[in-house]
Amino acid sequence: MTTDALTDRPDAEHAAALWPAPQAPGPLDATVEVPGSKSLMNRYLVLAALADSPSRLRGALRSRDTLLMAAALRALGIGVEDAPGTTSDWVVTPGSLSGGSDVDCGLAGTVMRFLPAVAALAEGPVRFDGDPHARVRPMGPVLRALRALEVPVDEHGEPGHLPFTVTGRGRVRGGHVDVDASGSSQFVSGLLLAAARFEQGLTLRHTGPTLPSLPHIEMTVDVLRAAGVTVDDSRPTIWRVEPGTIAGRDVRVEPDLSNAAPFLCAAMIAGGTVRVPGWPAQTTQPGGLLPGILERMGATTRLDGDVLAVTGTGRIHGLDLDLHAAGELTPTIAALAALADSPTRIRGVAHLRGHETDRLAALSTEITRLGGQAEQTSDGLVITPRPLTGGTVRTYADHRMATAGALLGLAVPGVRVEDVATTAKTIPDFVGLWSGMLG
Ligand SMILES: O=C(O)C1=C[C@@H](OP(=O)(O)O)[C@@H](O)[C@H](O)C1
Ligand SMILES: C=C(OP(=O)(O)O)C(=O)O
Repeated sequence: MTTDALTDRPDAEHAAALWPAPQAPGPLDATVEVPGSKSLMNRYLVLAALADSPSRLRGALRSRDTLLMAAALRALGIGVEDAPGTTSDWVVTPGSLSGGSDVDCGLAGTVMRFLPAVAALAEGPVRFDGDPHARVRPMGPVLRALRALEVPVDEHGEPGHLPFTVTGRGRVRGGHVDVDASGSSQFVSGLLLAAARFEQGLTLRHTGPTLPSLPHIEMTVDVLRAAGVTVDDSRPTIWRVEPGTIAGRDVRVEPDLSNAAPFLCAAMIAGGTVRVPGWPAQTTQPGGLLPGILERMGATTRLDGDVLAVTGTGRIHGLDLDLHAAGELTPTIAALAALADSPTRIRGVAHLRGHETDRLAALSTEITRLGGQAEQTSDGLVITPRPLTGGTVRTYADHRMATAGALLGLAVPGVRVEDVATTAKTIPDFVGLWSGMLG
């Protein structure tokens, strides 16, 4: 498999480029094939690397985050290749994990939070680093947990952040560990994913005041169980993973429902209908909450077989919404809220300050720049709709700021989105899919 330009660090030229976001030509009537879920993909890749036999991932997502995960696993000695004759399926061949390598995390939370525990199982040092924006994302709870499990960790910069080195000894004893995951659910997921390979497994207790993105932890538990691992999640905020083998699997990756969100929301702004095929009947993706949220904001939604259709009128209603379970939907919902007919309050997402950028600050600044009103609260945003005017939407290396800018541009003439290429983090060819939808 070739690692292509998608894994490159963003350069200044990228960052400065401005994309004129197209206005909606009228009501939409489109079907959009949304690529695979980055959250499922990167979990499947990690489990396949730790499994006892090869795995096949069907409908693999080829985006910056998944290519970085593949490259990192290869550096650790794992085979990750296109299946013969296709680029849509990947084959992962597990092997013994070797150290002496560097992991480029890019800006991927799933790479920087999931792989340190895998590196702990390798023989030798593994150095982790990433983009400039990645160096400010919180890592402390993962590093403290590894140290508590007697895995040596050396920090090379600001404590609790990239860059750092994990020195694996080929084995981790495991046992019990306390983790404050109020900053990110990924602190829990990263440890649970590797825990079946620890000699004593792992009992992990979350100690913080809040726990974001519970569906993503349920997704971790779900994929572990599907690979034959015994997990007890019967006590809230305590997880027990029994030691044992992880089975190789043949799986199809669900479409990324959080990346479906901007397309579905486009129908609410432009009017008309947007359909997304492959919508799972049941899912642990937080995007599964979308139909309910969009209905509350004025959409009509219908699931016909596996096709989700969202129909809008151009009229959007504000609402009071706790998004702690689905924080990654915030930029999309905030863009809708800025175009609504009444105010919106988004709560429960203080942890978004540690995402690709401080998303609460970024959304407030950029909506305000276009003439809107969006105030930060301690754990969210209050957005009061006002007539917007065109201008540049800055994206701060954040793919979801770019897709939020595209949504605003549907309704507001003259919106230019900075660095739309940042969408490649989780979705290849966003611009192509967006113009295809607009017809
Ligand atoms: O485990 C995962 O795949 C993710 C968990 C969530 O992280 P946080 O809990 O840090 O919000 C989510 O926002 C992120 O996009 C993906
Ligand atoms: C928070 C996100 O990503 P990451 O996996 O890098 O945390 C996101 O995709 O919205």
